[in-house]
Amino acid sequence: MTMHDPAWNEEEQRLRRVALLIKTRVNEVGQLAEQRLETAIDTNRDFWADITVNMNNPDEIMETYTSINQQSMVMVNQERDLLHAEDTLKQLLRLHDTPYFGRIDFTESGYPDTESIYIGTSSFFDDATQQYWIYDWRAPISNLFYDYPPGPASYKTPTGQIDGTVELKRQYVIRQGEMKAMFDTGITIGDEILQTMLGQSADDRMKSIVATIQKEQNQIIRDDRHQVLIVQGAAGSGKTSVALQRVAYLMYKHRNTLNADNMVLFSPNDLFNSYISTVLPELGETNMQQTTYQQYLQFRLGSRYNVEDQYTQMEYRLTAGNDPSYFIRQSSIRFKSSHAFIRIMDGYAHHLEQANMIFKDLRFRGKVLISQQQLSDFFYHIDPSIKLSNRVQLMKDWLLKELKTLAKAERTEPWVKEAMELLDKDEYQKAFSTMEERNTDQEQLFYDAKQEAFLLSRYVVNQNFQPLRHKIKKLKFINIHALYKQLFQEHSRCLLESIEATALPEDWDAICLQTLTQLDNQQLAFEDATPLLYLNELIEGFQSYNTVRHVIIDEAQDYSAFQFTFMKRLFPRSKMTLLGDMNQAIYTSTDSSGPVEQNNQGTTGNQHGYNHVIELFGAGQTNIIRLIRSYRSTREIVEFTKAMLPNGEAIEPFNRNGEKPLVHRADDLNSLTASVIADLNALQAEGIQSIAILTKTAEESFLAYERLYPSIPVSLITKNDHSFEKGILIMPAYLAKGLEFDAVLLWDASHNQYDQESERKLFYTACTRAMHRLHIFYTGELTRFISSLDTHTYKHLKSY
Ligand SMILES: Nc1ncnc2c1ncn2[C@@H]1O[C@H](COP(=O)(O)OP(=O)(O)OP(=O)(O)O)[C@@H](O)[C@H]1O
Repeated sequence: MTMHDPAWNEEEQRLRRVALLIKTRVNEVGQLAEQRLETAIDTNRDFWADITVNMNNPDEIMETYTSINQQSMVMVNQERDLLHAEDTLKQLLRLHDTPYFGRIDFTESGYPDTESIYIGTSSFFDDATQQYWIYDWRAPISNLFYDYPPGPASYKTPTGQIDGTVELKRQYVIRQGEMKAMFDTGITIGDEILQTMLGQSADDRMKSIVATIQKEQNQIIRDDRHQVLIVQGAAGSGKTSVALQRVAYLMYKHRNTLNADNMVLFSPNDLFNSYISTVLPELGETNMQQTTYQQYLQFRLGSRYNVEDQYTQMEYRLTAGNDPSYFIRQSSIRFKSSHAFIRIMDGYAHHLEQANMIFKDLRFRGKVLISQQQLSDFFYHIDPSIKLSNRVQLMKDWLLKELKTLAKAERTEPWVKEAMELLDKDEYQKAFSTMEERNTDQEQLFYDAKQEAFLLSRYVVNQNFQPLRHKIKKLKFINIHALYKQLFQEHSRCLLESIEATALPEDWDAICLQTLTQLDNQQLAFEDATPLLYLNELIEGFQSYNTVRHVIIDEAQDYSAFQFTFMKRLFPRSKMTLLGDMNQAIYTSTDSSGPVEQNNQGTTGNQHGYNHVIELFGAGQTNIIRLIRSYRSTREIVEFTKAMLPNGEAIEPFNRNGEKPLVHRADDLNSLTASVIADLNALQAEGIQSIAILTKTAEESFLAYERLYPSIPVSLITKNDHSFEKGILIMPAYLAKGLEFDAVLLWDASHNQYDQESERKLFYTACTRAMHRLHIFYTGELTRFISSLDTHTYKHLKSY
């Protein structure tokens, strides 16, 4: 629609009116915020002046206490009011800039009038006109905008369904309060605006998609019925974007019961966390809690073990070559990630209820106070019907009591006397005050030397027993390390083989040997971390986060059956949204082409790769939605990348054209380096700012960096980086998961680098990071993942 259209004029007038109303409100709320700030400062300053402190008798103390309490409450309320005013102000300022992005005209069945609904990032109601000038995009009626073309339509409200007709659907581009463009749209939300948005340059932060959410994406954002929502979506289909919009939607819909603290997002790494960190604040919402699975493992196991991360595991896999232990490790990873291994763990824990628990001697000053055998005897004398974790608690109580008796006996030991004599002035003072706290009868204290010696010996022993008490309270008398090791020892084989519906892999003996060697070196391989923690929880009781009501797992294809089982127990009261793409499952444990899940369980037809999740939560509780439209890359890049997938995936490119991917052969690494530099210069000269050079491994990234940085500014990104800026970045492909760049250059796509079937998904993931340009360099022979493609899907770049 052009400026000459009469509708343009009307819309501009309305926009000006809304802007004025918002401006007026901005002034009002601004003043209110200022007043509240002043009041809060005054209250803070006069805090003690408003309180009469009197401590003469219990009544006065109580009065003083109540007065302090009341004054503190006043301060808390004032601060809350101030924050509210400040938030409203920020929201209004955002609205002033872009008040709305969409409109629908809706006639409700049975009513003559048509109402124009303008949709923006938040609602705006004007008291004077008693009118909603803007509706929040998450309001029930706004659903019409995302779900229906002009014609019959309906939406659900808490009181029931409303039917009617959408007479008009319009989109706006408004920037800094100015109308830039306007389109009347049909079936989908206007291609024009989406084209413009997708044609823009990549940023170092993800953008909100609220104005152009597509119907199939809206379905995911608003699905609130299922316990588990699984989204299997093609690369670039908007899974992450949708996940964040969904968080904003759920926080709006359940604003009385759900807030940012009740929602947790698990993302692949810190780099990704920082990439998405601005989306929710842009929408006026607080960020949910963000973490990575690795961070959780580190939190639980980091003090005891050197816990391997998934990237180190990945690097090993990518660089192992023909290392014979590599195949054992592969098999080990697959098995330890599977359902079968969960059954093994459950069966093993059940067995421990009858026999083979391993404890640690409780030692003090080199002597055994309570031996493993005593611990074991006590444990197996507890009523066998009591479950493992409860028995452990009973044991703890018993041990704490025993320790008291042992401490008494210890007081007469010669070392205690020596320690008493060595107490320095400070310690003596401390001992005295500790005793004073316990002994209210002051006169009895230090009644005579004998009494003093008694009290001091008690103090000394108690102090020295403190670490033991702590150990018992933390259940450190159980030897989890040895218990996990025991699983892999020869004598356990029979037991494991007897566990129902479980077959050990053929190379189980080799897996055992490898695992035991690693554990003996205090190395905890990534694949062992979750099972060890699971065993720990089966024995000690599961630690769970009951206040978390919604867990969102991005890149869910990278989680194994074992990890999902663990997550379910970690968040027992939580709904889950899982977003993933099986074609990007680059870790062995989750590779759906892998045999373990299928062979061991006889599972077939697991085309979406989430059968284990459905089994875990139940089919009735689970909904799977597929997204097949890819928005990130140009049509040419999507056609090229989807042809790499073995099963001929149904992936549809969004209608945006660009250059075909370019493939360039260099004679050797020197000439490859020169070509990459020339290409980078050419891309930058075109104004392309966000460029990633993706390699297979971290070492290769480092080598590429060393070659490039003397000639052109480049930044090396490693797994330890937490954020990145726009520019030329070099990183291994697995770190670029979830990210996107204007241009992607693949450093070396030769047959030597990418040939194994297991590397196909990694290669696909790397190529699908490109929005506008994909340039592939190689030496020697080209990887078969490209050479097997139809040559029309890419172009050869002859020379630079
Ligand atoms: N409805 C939409 N409107 C505008 N842009 C969109 C829309 N949906 C997706 N996009 C854009 O497409 C790109 C890819 O989105 P996103 O990263 O969420 O996809 P993804 O499915 O998580 O990708 P991947 O699995 O490959 O990491 C982003 O730039 C996003 O802004």
